[in-house]
Amino acid sequence: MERNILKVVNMHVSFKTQTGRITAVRGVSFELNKGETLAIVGESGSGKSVTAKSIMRLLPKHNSEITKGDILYEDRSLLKLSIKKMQEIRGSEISMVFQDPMTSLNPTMKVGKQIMEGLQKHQNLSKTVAHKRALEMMKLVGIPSAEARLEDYPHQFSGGMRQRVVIAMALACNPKVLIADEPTTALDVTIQAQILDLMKDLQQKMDTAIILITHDLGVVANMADRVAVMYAGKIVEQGTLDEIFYNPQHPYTLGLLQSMPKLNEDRSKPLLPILGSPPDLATLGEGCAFAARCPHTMKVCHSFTPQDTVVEDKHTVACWLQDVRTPKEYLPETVVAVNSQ
Ligand SMILES: Nc1ncnc2c1ncn2[C@@H]1O[C@H](COP(=O)(O)OP(=O)(O)OP(=O)(O)O)[C@@H](O)[C@H]1O
Repeated sequence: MERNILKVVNMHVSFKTQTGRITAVRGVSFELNKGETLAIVGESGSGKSVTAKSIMRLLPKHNSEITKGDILYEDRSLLKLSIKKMQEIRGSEISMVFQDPMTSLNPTMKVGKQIMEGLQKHQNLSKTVAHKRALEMMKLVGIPSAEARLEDYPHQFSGGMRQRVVIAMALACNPKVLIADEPTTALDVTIQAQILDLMKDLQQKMDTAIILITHDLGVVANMADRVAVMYAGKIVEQGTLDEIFYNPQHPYTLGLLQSMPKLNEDRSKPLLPILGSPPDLATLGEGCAFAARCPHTMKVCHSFTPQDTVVEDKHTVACWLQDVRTPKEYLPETVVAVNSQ
């Protein structure tokens, strides 16, 4: 039985910039179930990190605002919590790991002390018990000579080991939700695989739900149960891993998949990049934001924003091609092929 732990409902996030107001997240909705991994994918600038930071309430105060929608954690609105209450939730119930481990680490403090700090603050543990738990976590994330390394500073660790320390810190209080924003992008491929394996292993041991933000579909294939595809501040398609990989319906999702190298495919076949670039969020009006780059654009796409259509169960897509009035000959071959199977 799926148990929903986090729910983002029709969230809109705006920034005041020098050139005017931009809406970076434009009506995002998704649910996260206990213990599952939801991957949020999309090109740079599509609003993945803003979505994550909104959940953590870590957006810059001076120029950003969640203008609409809600974020429900265990049915409580996070947006209504006081700063103090939110600080209690951050790190203990919902944790975040960033691409650059140094975002989370204090360079002037020994890592052991940093892990212990969270435990003492959130779980009121004594110094001795917190030390024991910090050591346990260092061992759990696979840091050799863990006891001695508790006494080291962040710069004494390699990039991969530093990210392990951050994961130890993020999971020390056994949070129910872990948001990992490009956690392995800065690491080389073998270390990347080790960190992802570690996250999967810890997720099983601790029953953590993970929101994994990435632009790497290979990482998604290895990690995700469900996938949300973001484009220009909106989720344009979401579904299970299989639905997104084997029955993609949005031309943007198709484009992402076609631009990804596949292991079992003829290497001489060229990859197909998505031509053009994402729209300027400052001037985005009505219509589908992908219309200018889409190979299947129809007249309606430029003037009216497509609403979510249910493909099956929880697989949804926001695209005019799904509309019953769209002639079948307009559908991309891949969509037709998959749907007529
Ligand atoms: N602090 C900020 N001030 C102004 N605009 C911002 C700020 N942070 C984000 N934005 C805007 O929000 C958009 C979405 O940014 P976001 O970081 O969420 O993208 P992303 O999908 O995570 O991309 P990346 O993969 O490059 O991290 C950006 O294009 C930018 O216009």
